[in-house]
Order: sequence, then structure tokens, then C-alpha cells
Amino acid sequence: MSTRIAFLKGHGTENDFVIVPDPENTLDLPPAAVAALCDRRAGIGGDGLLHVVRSAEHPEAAHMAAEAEWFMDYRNGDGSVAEMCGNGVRVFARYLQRAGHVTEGDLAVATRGGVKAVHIAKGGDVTVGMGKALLPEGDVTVSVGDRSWPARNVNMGNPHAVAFVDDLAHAGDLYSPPPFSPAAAYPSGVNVEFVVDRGPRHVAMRVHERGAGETRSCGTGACAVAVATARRDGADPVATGTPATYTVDVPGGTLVITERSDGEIEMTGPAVIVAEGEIDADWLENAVG
Ligand SMILES: N[C@@H](CCC[C@H](N)C(=O)O)C(=O)O
Repeated sequence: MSTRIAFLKGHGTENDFVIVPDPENTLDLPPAAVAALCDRRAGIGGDGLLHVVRSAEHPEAAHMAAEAEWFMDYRNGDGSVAEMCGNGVRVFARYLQRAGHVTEGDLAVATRGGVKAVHIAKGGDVTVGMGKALLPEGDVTVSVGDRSWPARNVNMGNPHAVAFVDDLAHAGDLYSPPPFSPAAAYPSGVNVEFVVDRGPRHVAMRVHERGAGETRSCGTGACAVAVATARRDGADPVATGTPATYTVDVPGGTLVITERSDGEIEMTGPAVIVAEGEIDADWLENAVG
């Protein structure tokens, strides 16, 4: 009888994840294993994978262990590593709550993008402090087919290019990563958001995620969109001392983003665990080859 590895499946505004609890960091999860687990036909399926490890047990997180007991070892669906995942950290917190590791209220989660403050509201949404946005200077262009747009470079720990478009359909099928220029703007690739206005401080977006393809939501992307839209609208909370809140519709739901007067960004939305089960370790070994 082959060994079994526990997993759960969850999503935040339909940005979906395979969750693999591994408190002592005993599992070997090379990129091929992550890609096999995230495969929607031959595996479990997900935009990414949340490897749940005690910070003290992970070489990339041990230095954060005093502040945050748990480390979100986030991987994209293609197996690549990313600095941060905004929806992922909210789903990660929901998992910790379900497993009895934390209760409602405040907790800290270690990520490659630093320690994030999370708040699990009673019976409701999960809020995460996403840190401050960086807005590197320089013109960026993204294109799809024969259309191209100027884009705002926003770094939320991970890289984003935010393009305002007339119609979200103009982004096309997004089967492949939208080309961008100059290449030097994003040496490690980029997440690309396409944005339209819906009303006052209310926008809608589609996203092509680095390492995952088009997804139904992206939390860091929604924050990048809120900041880019605020600057376009002439709103700068740090300069004016007035917070700016934007509602961002994604294909999988709605996220609410506030940029505070100190520049800190908070994102609120749902986080859901939908299933749990066991992975056949022999299958995973064969899938990796
Ligand atoms: N879906 C995530 C972002 C995941 C990482 C991204 N694909 C990257 O490579 O930077 C989110 O909710 O933020």
C-alpha cells in the first residue's frame, strides 16, 4: 500500500490552490511535482500550490520564525517560485484556522515577501496587509495580437504591468503571456493586468499570471490595479493623508483594496476551503519521473 500525502483544495475569488500541509518540511516538492499536482486533467488542479511549513523548519523562513509561526512556501502552477501571492495568503490563513492552528482574529504569516499581517473576520472575509507598492519609473508597453497599450509598472513584492483598456475582451484569449517591452523592465517575467472602469473607485480586471496563465483572480494584481488606478485618478494617500479604497471586480468575484495614508495596502475578500483528501505518493513519484 503506497504512502498517502494529505492535501486540501481551496480558493480566494476563484484563484485556486492545492494546499499541502507539511509542518516539519519533510516533503520533497520539486517543480515537476508541483506542476503535476496543479495539472487540471492529470492532477488535482490549481493556479498554484501552498506548501504549509513551520517557519522554523524552512531555510528561507527560519529568520521570520519569531514573528510568524507558519511559512507560506508558495509555488506557481508551473512549479516556479514566486515572491508573494495575495489570494494564497488569505486561503493559507483559512487553512490554518480550519486545522485548528489559529483562531479568528489576527495572525502573522511568513512569505518570501516578508511577514504579512492577516485578519480572519468572524464568519467572514479575510484581510491581509500587503505592504507598500513600489512604482518603478519608466514606460512599459504590453500587447496582445495587434493591440498594444502603455502599462504602469507596479511591484507588490512580485512584478505587475497594469494596462487600462477600453474593453476587457480586447485582451483576447490570453493563452500565452502578453509580450512586453522593454525586456529589462521585467527580467524575471511579469503578471499582466487589463483594467476597465466600472464606476467611481470601482474597476474590473483580467489577469495573465506569470507561471499560471489566465486566472480568475490575482490578489497582488488587484492591489497593483488599485494603486495604478488611484495614481491615474490623481489620488495619492501618502501625499494627501487621505486613504483610497477601490473595489476591484475579478472574473471570480470582488476584492476590496485600501491604500492607507502611510502607504500600506490592505486587501479583503473571501477565502474558502472546498475539499480535502490524500495524494497517492506512488502516483506523484511516477508523475515526476
Ligand atoms: N495569484 C497570486 C499571485 C501568484 C504569483 C504570481 N503568479 C507571480 O508569479 O508573481 C495572487 O493572488 O497574488
